[in-house]
Amino acid sequence: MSQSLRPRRSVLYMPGSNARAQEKAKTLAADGLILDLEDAVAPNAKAEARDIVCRNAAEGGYGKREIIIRVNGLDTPWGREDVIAAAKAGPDAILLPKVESAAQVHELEALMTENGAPESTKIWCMMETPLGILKAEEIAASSPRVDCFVMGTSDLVKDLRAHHTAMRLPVITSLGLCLLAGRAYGLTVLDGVSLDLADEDGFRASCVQGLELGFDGKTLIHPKQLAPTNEVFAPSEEEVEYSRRVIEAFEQAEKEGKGVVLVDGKLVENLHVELAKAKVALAEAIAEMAA
Ligand SMILES: CC(C)(COP(=O)(O)OP(=O)(O)OC[C@H]1O[C@@H](n2cnc3c(N)ncnc32)[C@H](O)[C@@H]1OP(=O)(O)O)[C@@H](O)C(=O)NCCC(=O)NCCSC(=O)C[C@H](O)C(=O)O
Ligand SMILES: [Mg+2]
Repeated sequence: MSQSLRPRRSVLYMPGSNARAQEKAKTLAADGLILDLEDAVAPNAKAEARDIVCRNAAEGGYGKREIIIRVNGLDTPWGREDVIAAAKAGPDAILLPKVESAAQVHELEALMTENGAPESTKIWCMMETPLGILKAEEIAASSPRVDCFVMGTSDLVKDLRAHHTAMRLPVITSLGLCLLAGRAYGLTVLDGVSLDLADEDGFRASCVQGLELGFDGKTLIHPKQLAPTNEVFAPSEEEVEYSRRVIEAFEQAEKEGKGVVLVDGKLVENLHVELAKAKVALAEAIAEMAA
């Protein structure tokens, strides 16, 4: 679980050129929204998309949902102008695609600062190229503004010359390396998108796999993916109830001078209490989000 107390179970991409989707997003049960200026926008629509996205981010109206602007890479014809406009709009985060070094993060950060991005605007990094994955630790450690890794499994599968398979064995090493680096530096780590909108069982299975691997949430491409994702990445009522009992039992044990206790026949130590507290905190943050 990330150190962030903001629920990031479901983070939905939408093309920056699609004003209708950005309006609809104000009513959707997404924890975060990625307003995309990169791959979902055709070159001839980039400038208009930038205007739409930055106007929407500045105006708000998205409630407690986090707003993230995905800019084009700084080595493209659009990247710098995207960052300058996004910095002024002040979203919760700017998402940089295809990050491969700390130097790229520093370049983005300098441009954000020069253009008045508030301290609260974080940097999110797309992890989606072989070099980027190999540099995951360097990127995670590059700046306190870096707050989240987002797996870009479509680009990664392409670059690895791998195949999209149900249980994602071809990308498992890459997912694991980013999780290791993200966890080591206290970042949120979000799983990549599932492209097959027709396969509901397969989608749910990939959410469960992502949760079991340790991801905080998943990036999505369509509103129909929100409900199963929110459900899988939220602690269940039973988990929350058990977690509360773990916390209580351990507090009681400590008062009695003991460092371990049995709850429902299972050994509970301090590390289990930490996990239990994180689950309860996440459940409370989710409830607060829905209020
Ligand atoms: C995939 C889509 C093009 C399908 O769109 P559409 O045909 O409009 O779908 P529906 O008719 O089923 O839509 C029903 C209503 O939902 C709204 N809608 C659809 N998608 C979204 C969305 N993403 N966000 C918000 N709202 C959405 C429609 O407007 C309909 O509303 P209404 O008019 O009221 O009925 C489309 O879903 C889409 O464009 N998805 C996002 C694609 C995208 O952003 N791709 C880029 C990011 S993925 C990526 O790049 C990952 C990474 O970099 C990597 O390498 O892995
Ligand atoms: Mg990509």
